[in-house]
Amino acid sequence: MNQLIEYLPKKAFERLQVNQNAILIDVRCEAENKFVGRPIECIFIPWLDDPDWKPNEGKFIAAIKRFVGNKNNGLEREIILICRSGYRSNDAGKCLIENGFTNVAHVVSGFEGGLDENDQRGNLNGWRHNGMPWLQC
Ligand SMILES: O=S(=O)([O-])[S-]
Repeated sequence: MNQLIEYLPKKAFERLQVNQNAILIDVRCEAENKFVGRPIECIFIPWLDDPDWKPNEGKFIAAIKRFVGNKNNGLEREIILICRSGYRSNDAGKCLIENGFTNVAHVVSGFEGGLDENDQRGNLNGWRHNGMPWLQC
């Protein structure tokens, strides 16, 4: 079985430049995507969200397949997942691989990065901290 690939933000961004067919999927909830900010040109498909906050694997896979297509070449498309700090994207990535996707990576430090000694994110690592392009509304 394929393995989930781990990228630091810079490497993930490089992959998106090199492979124009690769897609970056933000798996955070809608509020994070809207109000915290998001990487440019990402697709938003939450792994879990309001109101139940439980992963719905069937719904998640179906949403991804709507973007990449149901055929074999869709399953082979390069997919990079990002969440807040790498836990949800890890779970979502494993789910994709278990469902036949063959080229799946996730951003290990996520969009906001890990908690620092003051229990704050954004100071250690992550997409935003590492200077990758992002937007906020
Ligand atoms: O998005 S998360 O890794 O902080 S659960």
